[in-house]
This record gives sequence, structure tokens and C-alpha cells, in this order.
Amino acid sequence: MIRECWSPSLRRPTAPHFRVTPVQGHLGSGTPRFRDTPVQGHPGSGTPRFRDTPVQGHPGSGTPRFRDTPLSPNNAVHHSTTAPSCSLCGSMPIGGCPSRAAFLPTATLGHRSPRHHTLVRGGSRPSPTFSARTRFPTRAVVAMASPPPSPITFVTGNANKLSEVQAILSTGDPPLVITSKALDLPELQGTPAAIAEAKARAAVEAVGGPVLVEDTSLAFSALGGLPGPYIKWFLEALGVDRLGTLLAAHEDKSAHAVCTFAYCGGVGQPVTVLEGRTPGVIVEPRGETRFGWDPVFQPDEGGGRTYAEMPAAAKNAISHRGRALAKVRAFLHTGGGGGGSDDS
Ligand SMILES: O=c1[nH]c(=O)c2ncn([C@@H]3O[C@H](COP(=O)(O)OP(=O)(O)OP(=O)(O)O)[C@@H](O)[C@H]3O)c2[nH]1
Ligand SMILES: [Mg+2]
Repeated sequence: MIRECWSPSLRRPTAPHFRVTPVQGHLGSGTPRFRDTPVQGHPGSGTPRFRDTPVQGHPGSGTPRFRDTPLSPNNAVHHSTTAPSCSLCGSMPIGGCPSRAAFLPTATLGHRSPRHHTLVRGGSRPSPTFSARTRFPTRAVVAMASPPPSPITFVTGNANKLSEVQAILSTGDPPLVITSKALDLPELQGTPAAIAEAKARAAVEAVGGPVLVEDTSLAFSALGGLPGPYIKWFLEALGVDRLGTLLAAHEDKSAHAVCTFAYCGGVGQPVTVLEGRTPGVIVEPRGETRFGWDPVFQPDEGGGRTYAEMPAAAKNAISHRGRALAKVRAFLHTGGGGGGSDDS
């Protein structure tokens, strides 16, 4: 038996594999704060598996801030293999869930718009539902993806960034075409998320439509994460050849390259921040000095090469930017950017 139903509070279309859950402390705040949980059942789909969890410490900022949280086996399992209906979104698996994500879009069953399959463990009560793990109402799992809003303008003053972003988004699955605008946006001091958010707010004022911006950090472990988002100024002051001297007194040469994207759908709309990071070590410069600090960053997964020694596609496959853009793509293609029938 297939049981499906919907809750009137469900507004935001997302892909079938996301659970969107309001998070403690933000209920009724008027700001959409979600935890998006890609789930099992989409092997090889190219969809990143992560849970974006709003991060504490930004009360009243009006902006959902996410951090990546490794999935535990429990919350990674969207469609229970044992329950007769999905233990989280409540859909009845059709033809092989969880391995094939075979859920019947509610819209195909006669609803006017895509709606959530509400939790019915054992096939009984429909909604509203509470996540057993969080005790907060499960706000939406919508069974249809929606196209991203367009056009999205990527605002940056950095041509190398732009070319990487275009290469990654246009060759990804599904491809995403963006326009661009070269603007040198003001950059505040603060966390990468706060800086990216401020850039997005400035960009949306300048463009007047959906914008994407990013801020890149290079964080040295031995220096407590510095230079971090200020790497640009350290690079300008020292040059790539002398960047490593910052770590001369330290044995620990480990570092993280971090890319923090911020998306805003329009003036006055919330900003969503998504991050990708790549661990590595700081080494003597090797390879082409084409882009910033690429010659001194040797990613752990780069086979001993620096970013500068890697072909573009190989860098993009493991880079901080590639990882962040995988999340951006998932967010936009699942209606997170407002491309669907979001009327909440
Ligand atoms: O070797 C590199 N590989 C990279 O993958 C990479 N990504 C950024 N950067 C550099 O790191 C600083 C970030 O500063 P940043 O985020 O403020 O960028 P930006 O001011 O150049 O552009 P934007 O802020 O207009 O977008 C700037 O010096 C960038 O050139 C990179 N260097
Ligand atoms: Mg900048």
C-alpha cells in the first residue's frame, strides 16, 4: 500500500533525498533555518552527502549559517530498510528504496504542487511529524527537484576564481550556467561566513537579482587558522615565495583551503552560506604561478602534487571550491535558491 499525504506548512520543493528540519532556537523567528540532510539511496548520483547545520553564534543575524556535520549512521538513513514506510520523510518506499530513491512524487498522485510524504511509521498516522532524533517538526521533504533560479550572477573581481567556478558548474551534473559581474566588493573582518554573507548582501544591492559570491581562506593549523580569510593580504605582502616563512618556526605545516560561497536570491532575502574545504600542507612553491597560493598548497588527496602542479580538472575534483560548489549546486537545484514554488 502506498500512503502519501502532505502538510500545509510545507512550501519549499527540494529533491526527494533531503530532509529540511527547523532547528532548535529558531522556531518562530521568522527566518528560515534548516538542516538539510542528503540521505542514503542515491549512490552515484553525484549528490554530496552532508548535513548542513546552522551554526550557533549568529543569533538575530537573519541568516542561516551552515556547517558540515558528518553524518552518523542513524541520521544518514533516510529510508529505513526495516520500517514499512520511510522513518524520516514517511514515504512508502516504492520498488527498492533505499537503494534507488524510488519515491513517488506526490504531484504525480494528483496534488497541485509537490508535497511532502509525511512520516507514517507502520502506515498509520500522517502528520504533523516530529523527527524522533531532534524532537522538532519535520518541516518538509518534497519529492520533486526544481530548476535553479536564473540568471544567477557570480560577483567577483578575481578572474581565476571566475574561470574555475564556470568550469566546475558548467561541467557538473546537472550543469549550471551563471553570468558574472566583476566588482571588488568590500570585505569585512570576521569569520569566513560573516565575510561571505556581507559580500552577498553588497552584491545583491549592486545586481538586484540572485547572486553568488565566495570568499577563500587559507588556514594554517599552527597559527590557529590564520591567515584564514586574510590570505589575500598576506599573499600581497609576502608573495607566494615567502608565504611559507610564516610557518618557519613550526613543525606542523598542515593547512586547510576553505571556500565559502554565499547565495542571495534578491534584496532583503536571506543569505545561505555553504562551505567546502580541502586539507593539505604548505610546501616550497612548485608548479605554475598562475593562481595565488596554488604553488605552495599541496592537498592531501593530490598525489603529492601542489594545486599548481595539478591539471585544472584534477584540482577542481578535490578542491575547496569544487566541494563548496557541489553543495551550491545541490542547494540551487533542489529549490533552495527560490527556483521552485516557494510561497512560504
Ligand atoms: O592559489 C589559489 N588557489 C585558489 O583556489 C584560490 N582561491 C582564491 N585564491 C586567492 O586567495 C585570496 C582570496 O581572497 P578573496 O576570496 O577575497 O578573493 P578576491 O578578493 O581575489 O576575489 P573576490 O573577493 O572579488 O571574489 C586571493 O588572493 C585569491 O587570489 C586562491 N589562490
Ligand atoms: Mg576579495
